[in-house]
Amino acid sequence: MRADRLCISHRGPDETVAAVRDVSLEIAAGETVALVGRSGSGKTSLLMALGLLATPDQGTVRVEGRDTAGMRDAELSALRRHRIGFVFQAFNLLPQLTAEENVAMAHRSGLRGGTERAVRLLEQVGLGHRLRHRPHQLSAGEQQRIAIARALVNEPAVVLADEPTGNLDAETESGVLDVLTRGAAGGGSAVLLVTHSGEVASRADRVLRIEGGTCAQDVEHTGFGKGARS
Ligand SMILES: Nc1ncnc2c1ncn2[C@@H]1O[C@H](COP(=O)(O)OP(=O)(O)OP(=O)(O)O)[C@@H](O)[C@H]1O
Repeated sequence: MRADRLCISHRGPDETVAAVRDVSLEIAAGETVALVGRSGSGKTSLLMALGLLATPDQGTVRVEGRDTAGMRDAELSALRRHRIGFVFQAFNLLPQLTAEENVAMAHRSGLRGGTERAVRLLEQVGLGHRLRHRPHQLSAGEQQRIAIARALVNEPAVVLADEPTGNLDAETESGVLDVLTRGAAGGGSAVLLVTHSGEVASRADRVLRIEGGTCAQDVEHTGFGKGARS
């Protein structure tokens, strides 16, 4: 995925806030990048534009080399559904569906076609024993892991994750990050994950720091994910 010179502003009650200022970034297939920054620095605004959920004021977003600027709504929504995986803080699971159905449903071939892959992913995130549970019968961390499995179900070009392990204990977090980074590396997804955790950031191939809507790349490359890629 690639973004060039993105500018995003929000009209507030008194003034227009420039939330993202001239941000360009590129995330290679199979690469995991951590996006870090203080509250209000522009992370969500950037994620929304990269996920084609908000139109930037300026700049372009390319997914698998395709410029999304001129696309019609139907094309954008198909791209979002099949080529981009989202893990939001509100997990947006369908309450009447089981864990397995929530993941399988998101598969490009639908509920039936997606079941096998859904089960495999749920097993990978440690939920093989909770396939038939509905969201309200699961803990917050378990729901979060369903959302991660769902995000990976189509081997998307891009995974955008907002604090994807925020509800997990250290050991489960580590396992889930493995699934996310190795799954991405194996499936060729570019992963951008927003995190406040230094531990999580250290598992990424690279760290992007956003401050006042402007991005800078950390000089320090962690190298962790690179090993995981092979
Ligand atoms: N709908 C909106 N209307 C007006 N201003 C907004 C709106 N959404 C965000 N902003 C402003 O844009 C800036 C960036 O917000 P954004 O939500 O992208 O930050 P963030 O880094 O995700 O913050 P947090 O970590 O607290 O979620 C902030 O100054 C915020 O007040």
